[in-house]
Amino acid sequence: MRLIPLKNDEQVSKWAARHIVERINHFNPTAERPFVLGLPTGGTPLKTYKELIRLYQAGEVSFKHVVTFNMDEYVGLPKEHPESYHSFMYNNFFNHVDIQPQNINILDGNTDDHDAECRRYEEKIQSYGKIHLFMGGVGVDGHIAFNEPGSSLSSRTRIKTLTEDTLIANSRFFNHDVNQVPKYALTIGVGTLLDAEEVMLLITGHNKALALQAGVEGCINHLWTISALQLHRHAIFVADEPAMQELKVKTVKYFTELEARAIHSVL
Ligand SMILES: N[C@@H]1[C@@H](O)[C@H](O)[C@@H](COP(=O)(O)O)O[C@@H]1O
Repeated sequence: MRLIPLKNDEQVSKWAARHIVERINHFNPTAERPFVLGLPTGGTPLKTYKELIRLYQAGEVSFKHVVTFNMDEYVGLPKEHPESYHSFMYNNFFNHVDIQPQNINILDGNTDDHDAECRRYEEKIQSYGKIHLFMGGVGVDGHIAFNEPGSSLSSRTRIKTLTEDTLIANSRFFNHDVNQVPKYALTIGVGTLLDAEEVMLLITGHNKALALQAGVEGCINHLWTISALQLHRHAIFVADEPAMQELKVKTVKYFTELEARAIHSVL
C-alpha cells in the first residue's frame, strides 16, 4: 500500500488528478484498447473532477478512449433527479470533457430486476478485461462504494441496504431529511474493486480519520471494508492532514519517508 500524506484537500485533488492523467497518457489508449477507469461520487472527489476538467481544457489529457464504470447508484431515484449519481457524474465531469457517451457505464437503479442489472455490470467490466484504475472515496464508517460494514470482502455487484449512518450522512444532499434518502443502492462489491489493477482512495477531513486509521493500521475486517485494500497489490490512499489525525506519528513518518525515496514499478 502507498499512503500519500498531503496537507489539504486541494493537494489531494491535484495529486489524484495528476495521477489519473499520467496513467491514461502512459497507457496511450485507442478505440480498440481503451483505458478503463472506475469512478466515485460524493463530496470528496469534486475538486479532483474540477482539476481533471482543467487538465483536459489545457490539452494535457483526452478521455476519448477512456471507458468509465461508476461505483454505485441509488435504487429508485430517477436518473434525472439532481442527487442521482447519474446527474452527479454528468454535471460534475462527463459534460465537460470529451468522453464518448457509449463509453460511460453507470448502474441502473430503476430496473425491475436488480440481480440481472448487477450481473450485466460485472459482465460488462469483464468484457474489457479489467478496470485499470479505480478511484474511490470512503464513508465515515469505512465503507467503500456502498459496501457497508459487514459486507463480504469478496462481494460482487449487488443491491445493498444502506445503514442508518449512511442515510444520515447522505441526508445533507436531500434537504437534511433522512426520509428522502433512498434506502437501497446498487454497488460494485469489494471483490469487484479488488479486481482492479490499481485502486486509489481519496480520504480527506477530520470525519474520515477513523476510517483511514482502520484502513492503514487496523486488521482486515469486514466491519471496515476499507481494510480489504490491504490485500490489494496496488492500493494508494491519498490523504490530507485532518484525515491522518488518528494515525500514529510513526505511521505517518514511515510513509512520508518511504514516499520521498520510493521507486514505483510501472503497471
Ligand atoms: N457511495 C458513496 C461513497 O462512494 C463515498 O465514498 C461516500 C463518502 O462520500 P463523501 O466523499 O461525500 O464523504 O459516500 C457514499 O456513500
